[in-house]
Amino acid sequence: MSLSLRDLRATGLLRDANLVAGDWIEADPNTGIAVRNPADGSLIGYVPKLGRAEVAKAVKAAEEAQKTWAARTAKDRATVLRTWFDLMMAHREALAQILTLEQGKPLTEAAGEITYGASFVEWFAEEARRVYGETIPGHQPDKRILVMKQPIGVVAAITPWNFPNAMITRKAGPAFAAGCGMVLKPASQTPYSAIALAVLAERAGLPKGLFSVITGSAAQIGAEMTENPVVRKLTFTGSTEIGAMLYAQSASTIKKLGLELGGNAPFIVFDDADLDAAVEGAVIAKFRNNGQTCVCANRIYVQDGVYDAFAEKLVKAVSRLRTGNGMESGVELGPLIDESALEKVQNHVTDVVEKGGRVLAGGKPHGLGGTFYEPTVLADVTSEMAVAREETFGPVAPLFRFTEEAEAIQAANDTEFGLASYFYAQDVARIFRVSEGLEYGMVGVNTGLISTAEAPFGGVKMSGLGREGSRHGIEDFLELKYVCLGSIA
Ligand SMILES: NC(=O)C1=CN([C@@H]2O[C@H](COP(=O)(O)OP(=O)(O)OC[C@H]3O[C@@H](n4cnc5c(N)ncnc54)[C@H](OP(=O)(O)O)[C@@H]3O)[C@@H](O)[C@H]2O)C=CC1
Ligand SMILES: O=C(O)CCCC(=O)O
Repeated sequence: MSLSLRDLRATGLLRDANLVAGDWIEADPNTGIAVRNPADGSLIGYVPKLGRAEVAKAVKAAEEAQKTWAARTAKDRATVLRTWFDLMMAHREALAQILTLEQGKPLTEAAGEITYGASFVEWFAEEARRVYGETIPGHQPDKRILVMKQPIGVVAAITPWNFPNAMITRKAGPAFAAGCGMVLKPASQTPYSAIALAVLAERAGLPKGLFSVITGSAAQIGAEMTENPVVRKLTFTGSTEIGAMLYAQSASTIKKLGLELGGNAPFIVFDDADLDAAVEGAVIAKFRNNGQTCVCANRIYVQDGVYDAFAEKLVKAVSRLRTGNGMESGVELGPLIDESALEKVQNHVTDVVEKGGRVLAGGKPHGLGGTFYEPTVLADVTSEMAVAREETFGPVAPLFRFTEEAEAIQAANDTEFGLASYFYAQDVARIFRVSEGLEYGMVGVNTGLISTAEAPFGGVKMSGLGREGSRHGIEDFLELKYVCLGSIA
């Protein structure tokens, strides 16, 4: 049953406030940031518009709180994180509703994101106790070498609107597990999910000041986060453009960077693929979150012999997808996040049509109006078209044709990005050849869904630095310290 805004506020999870250095700062509607539901433009509320001073205060508080947090046993930290996870799961429905209201994705998909987001907290609560050091044989008879792993310190995080919950927990989970403090700036379009996480973190017993959530001017907050020397790591998910800018801004303080940036994922269907499975995978990889995911298939390459059959099956599957307000049951695709996202999708489709491509399904704004767009399949798409180079971030599946395996690999790699890639094939030798040939951080073979807390998520080239999730995901929040013990004879 869906709750009204009033009911959601009564749970304490929907709060028009920021948690800064352990204190809540309420929004002033006259100066705050208005947050609207992308499905109908209605006002959800206002969040504070804070800036450098509050970030500096939060960093100082995190620095203090982090010292005692890091001194606690790993098991103790894990217990607090486990409680945070339990609370997220207990409030899954309300969290999902808040997420759908501000982001637009269908409620079932939002509930899936809450489970996915919580799984990072659960996973890293478990990993906290497995941060092992090393002993290394000494280089002289009386020497012993120890390697300790210690928390990096205060971490700043900047997160996007497309996964307002999971992109936070994928960073905060390992940070807190490692013994770090965190100051978070969520996307201005989806701050309420982040604020709800702060409410639950406080209830779970995360120490005062360890976690701050600050909304406001992105430029001001970003400037303090990158220039403040106490912040030792910046972790960002978002566009390559802003990621590159933050990378440059962080140079003066030599921070460690974690960057999850844009993608341009190829999805290749070879002629030995199980076509029904490939269609199912393509629908998931392309239309998850209405195409607004950095791992969404952006270019679908189909081998000549199966091109028409695949296109026909895909059109059938896509035509069955229901678009609408994510709060309504049965809806599978929500609105696009805003007008500029709609404009980008429209421009990509127009560009394909002007350059000789065909619309097999959709191809225009949805009759619902607003930022809704019809799920679209395009044929005869070529490398000269904008969709070949740029991330569409919308419900558009462009089909490219190829004949040889090597040609598909070459085309797939012909991009500055290198995040996710997918292909469908049965031949085992081909599966190895293509997996090895794709210049990507992640490869899905005969699956359109690769994201999980157990696996290292991340990209190469302009798609970013570092890995999130898996046992590797905690390493970037740790520093190695080498201790040389002398006179051990
Ligand atoms: N890799 C991914 O997961 C994502 C990729 N993208 C790609 O980027 C495109 C644009 O999306 P968009 O939302 O504009 O992505 P942005 O990179 O602009 O936003 C991501 C985060 O960065 C913040 N930010 C923006 N400018 C600055 C700044 N100067 N200093 C510090 N932080 C800043 C945003 O804050 P604020 O919200 O306040 O502006 C938000 O929290 C999409 O169409 C898509 O192609 C987008 C989102 C996620
Ligand atoms: O960066 C993104 O777009 C979110 C990735 C979602 C996922 O983990 O699959």
